[in-house]
Amino acid sequence: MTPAPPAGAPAPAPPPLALRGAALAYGDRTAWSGLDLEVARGEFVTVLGPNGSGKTSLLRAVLGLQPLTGGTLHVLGRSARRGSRAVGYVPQQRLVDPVTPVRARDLVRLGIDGDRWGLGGRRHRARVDELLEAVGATAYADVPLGLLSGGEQQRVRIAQALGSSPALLLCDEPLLSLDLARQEEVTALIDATRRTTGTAVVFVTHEINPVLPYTDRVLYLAPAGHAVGTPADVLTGEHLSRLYGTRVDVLRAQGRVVIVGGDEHHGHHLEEAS
Ligand SMILES: Nc1ncnc2c1ncn2[C@@H]1O[C@H](COP(=O)(O)OP(=O)(O)OP(=O)(O)O)[C@@H](O)[C@H]1O
Repeated sequence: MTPAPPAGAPAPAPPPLALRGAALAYGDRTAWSGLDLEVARGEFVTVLGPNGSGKTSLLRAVLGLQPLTGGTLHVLGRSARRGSRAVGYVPQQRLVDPVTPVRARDLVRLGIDGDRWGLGGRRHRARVDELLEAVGATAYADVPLGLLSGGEQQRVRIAQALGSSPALLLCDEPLLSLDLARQEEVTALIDATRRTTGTAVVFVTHEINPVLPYTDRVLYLAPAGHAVGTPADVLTGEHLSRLYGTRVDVLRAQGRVVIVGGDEHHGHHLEEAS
């Protein structure tokens, strides 16, 4: 048990994210239940699991878009609510229509202004420039988004998500359709951000390897339950076999993890041995 703080000491700040006994079901189909997870300031938590295990549902719950069916969920000590400035969100990689006139800097300004479109001023412009520079997007700040490459667009989305200086950054498979070099750039950027700003990161992915070097803890959602712990603790054959209810092997080679089995029963392989 944590000792009580001395009398008169300021109360410790509430964690960026706390789930206790959390459950989410759609009708009689339970995505997950009994979920306890507290994410600390600056922590990088990677969420893994096969298709349909409830990863996106978890992010939607944190964004206040999906009510829990049990337990509690708090962001900085407050109930999750839509449009919270404390939560930044990087969606799945989607290419923008090439004819869109929206420039990179317009999207980033939207991240700062929220829905107060168009409020400008010198301070805002300086902040937009600072964010674009932080993600290395200054060179294409005035280029329409649709003309940027997938990796460039994803950098701009990260700058947008960081616009409100969120305590918590949610990333939903932001690496999809990026090549290896761009995947590394994007993950290193998110890692650098959490180290400098203390933003906590919850990162949903099907591919553990690009984020393995940065991951403090893994939340593994699976058909027969879930597990939370360090990658070394959770990513073992014994542990995952229990979570899948079938034999799963975890192979480690050249710093990479390859998970074999489990998902064949759910339509695809977790990781292709490449
Ligand atoms: N609004 C909804 N109504 C009913 N069922 C839903 C709804 N949203 C999600 N589900 C179901 O809940 C389960 C979890 O879905 P979710 O999208 O959270 O999984 P996921 O782990 O993100 O999957 P993927 O890896 O395929 O993106 C799935 O079986 C899905 O069909």
